Amino acid sequence: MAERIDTTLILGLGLIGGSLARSLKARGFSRQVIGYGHREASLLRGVELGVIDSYHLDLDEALAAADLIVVATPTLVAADMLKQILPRLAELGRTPVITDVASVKGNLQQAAVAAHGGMPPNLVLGHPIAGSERSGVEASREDLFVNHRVILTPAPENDPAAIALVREMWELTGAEVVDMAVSDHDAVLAATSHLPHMLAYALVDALAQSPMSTDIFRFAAGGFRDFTRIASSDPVMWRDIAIANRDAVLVAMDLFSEHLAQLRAAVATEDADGMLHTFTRAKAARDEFAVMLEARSRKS
Ligand SMILES: NC(=O)C1=CN([C@@H]2O[C@H](COP(=O)(O)OP(=O)(O)OC[C@H]3O[C@@H](n4cnc5c(N)ncnc54)[C@H](O)[C@@H]3O)[C@@H](O)[C@H]2O)C=CC1
Ligand SMILES: O=C(O)C(=O)Cc1ccc(O)cc1
Repeated sequence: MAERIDTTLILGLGLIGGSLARSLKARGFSRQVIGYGHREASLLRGVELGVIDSYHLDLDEALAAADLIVVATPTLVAADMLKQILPRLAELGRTPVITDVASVKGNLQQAAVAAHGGMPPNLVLGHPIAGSERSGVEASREDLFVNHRVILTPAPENDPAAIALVREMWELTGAEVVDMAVSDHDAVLAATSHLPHMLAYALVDALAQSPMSTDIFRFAAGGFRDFTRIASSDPVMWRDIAIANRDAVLVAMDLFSEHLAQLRAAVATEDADGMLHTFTRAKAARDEFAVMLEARSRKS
C-alpha cells in the first residue's frame, strides 16, 4: 500500500505514543515515524525497539519535518504543548495536521482556542479508549488499539481533510472511530474511566494506611485484584486527568458518594430488600456489559 503521508511525529513516546508508532509503522501509514520528547533515553530505546525511525531533541526541527503531529504526553503537558507548538508552526509557516490521545478533551480545546484565537482547522482532538495500568515505551504494543474505540471530537472549524486523515490513521490501527462533542466526552469518561480510577486509588490507599494492611493484602482474593488493578496506573497521568476534568470528575464522585451512602444506610439498618434491589439491578447492568465485551472480543 502507498504511504498516506511522509512523516508522522509523535510528541511523547510512552505507552500510547509508542503503541501508535508501532502500529503505524507496521501498517505503512507514513514513510517514517519520528519522535520528540524530553527524555532522550526513551527516544533512544524507541529506536532500538524499532518503535520509531529516528528522533529530534529540538522541537522546531521536529515540527519542521512533520506532516502529522500526535501529541501523546500526559494531559496537562499536552495543553502546554499545544500552546507551544501552535505559534511555532505559525512562525515556521507550516500547517501539518495535529491530533492527540489525551484522556480529557475540554482543557485541550481551551488551550488551543487560547493559543490560536479559535479552534485551528488542522487540529482534530482524539482519545483512544485503550490502554493499561502500565506506562512507557517498553510497555507499548502494536495491537493495542485493535477492536477498541477511538473517540474524535471534531470542531465545526476543522478542515474535513484533517478529520479524514486522523480518522484513517486510527482505522488503520484496527480501531473503531466514533465522533462525540467535547463536553459529552469529558462527562462520559469521567463516569466510566476517571471515577473508577479515583475509587481504586482511594480504596487501596485507605487499606494500605490501615494497621491491618499486611493481612488485608495477604488474604485479598481475585475480586480485590480485579477491582484495584488500575491503582497501579501512573500517578502523574491521573493527577493531570483529575485536574483537567475536575468538574465532571466531581459530578461522578458525588453521584457515587450518594449511592454509597444509600448502600451504607441499607447495611446499617439491615434493609435486606434494599440491598437485594441494588445488587440485582447492578448485576443485570454488569451482565449486560459483559455480553457487550464478549461480542467485541469475538470480533478480534
Ligand atoms: N495509559 C493509558 O491507558 C491511556 C492513556 N491515555 C492518555 O495518553 C497520554 C499518554 O499516556 P501514556 O502513554 O500512558 O503515558 P506514558 O507515561 O507512558 O508516556 C508519556 C510520554 O510523554 C513524555 N513526556 C512527559 N512530559 C513531557 C514533556 N514535558 N515534554 C515532552 N515529553 C514529555 C514522557 O517522557 C513519556 O514518553 C496521556 O495524556 C493519557 O491521559 C489515553 C488512553 C489510554
Ligand atoms: O487500564 C485500564 O483498564 C484503562 O482504563 C486504561 C485507560 C486509561 C486512560 C484512558 O483514557 C483510557 C484507557
